[in-house]
Amino acid sequence: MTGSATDGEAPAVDAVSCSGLRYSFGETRAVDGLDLTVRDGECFGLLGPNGAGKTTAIRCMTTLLPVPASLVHVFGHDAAREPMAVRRLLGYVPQQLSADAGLTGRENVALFARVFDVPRRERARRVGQALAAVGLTAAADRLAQTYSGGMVRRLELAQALVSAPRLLILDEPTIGLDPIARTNVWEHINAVRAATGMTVLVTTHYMDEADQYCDRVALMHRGRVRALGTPAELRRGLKDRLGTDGPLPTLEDVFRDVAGSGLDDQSGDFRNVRSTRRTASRVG
Ligand SMILES: Nc1ncnc2c1ncn2[C@@H]1O[C@H](COP(=O)(O)OP(=O)(O)OP(=O)(O)O)[C@@H](O)[C@H]1O
Repeated sequence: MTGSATDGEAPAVDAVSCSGLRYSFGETRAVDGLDLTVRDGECFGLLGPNGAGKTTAIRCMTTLLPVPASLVHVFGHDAAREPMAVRRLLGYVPQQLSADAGLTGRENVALFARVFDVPRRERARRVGQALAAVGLTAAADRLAQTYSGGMVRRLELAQALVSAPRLLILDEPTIGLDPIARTNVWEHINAVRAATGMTVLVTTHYMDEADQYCDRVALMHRGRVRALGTPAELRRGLKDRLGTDGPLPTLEDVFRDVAGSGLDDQSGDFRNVRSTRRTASRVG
């Protein structure tokens, strides 16, 4: 864990800190020595090709996958030693569908409020606030099965927000959405950030979103970070390295430069493709 201390001030605690994180599924090393710090209050993008290890890394941070002690900290709490403290601090929107189509929007969010132990007397207010924060007040009492893909994604956002997390982790929050719905999801995320100072960690395959909305990004490839910085720094760095005149390269150019031959048949597998398509089709 790192933090910059100035005279008389307590050192800032990072939202997430991973050092030398490894995780394997049998023979497959999904995360291979990941060093990563997400600062308190920033919007941090974790990018990388299919199979790079992004979801696995996130699942380690959320305590959904077990990790050895001292490798992952969330606001200073060790994910292995203090999993409950870590869980209380974060909201997680996974790639997979987490809303129940047979419940109304309000009932879905209320369910999460109960699971996250929001005090009973505050629940109705907090559920209403979370729905309002994502623009679903008018649709709150309709069944989720009547929602569009963008509304489902915003409902899942409300579910994660109802516990007022200090850290919101979003795994491909806009996958399969049309451009207007994508912008809309981001506007709601940013409004909550502005109001609360919440930290956001997001994975996305949309480089334009990372460029526009993330303060810093890490490009992951084959289980570890290959490039890290603000989108502007990474783009400038590539331009300087290539020594070319002309416009600044895009973040997509940086991505291709880092992943390079990694965007090959080794990258991802049938399981990745299937899960990505499923996610895209259910929100589409
Ligand atoms: N439950 C699992 N069982 C076996 N292998 C897995 C499992 N989950 C992930 N893997 C493997 O671990 C590696 C990293 O996968 P992971 O899902 O973390 O990548 P990712 O960067 O999130 O990919 P995507 O962008 O497609 O979501 C891949 O080779 C994947 O096949």
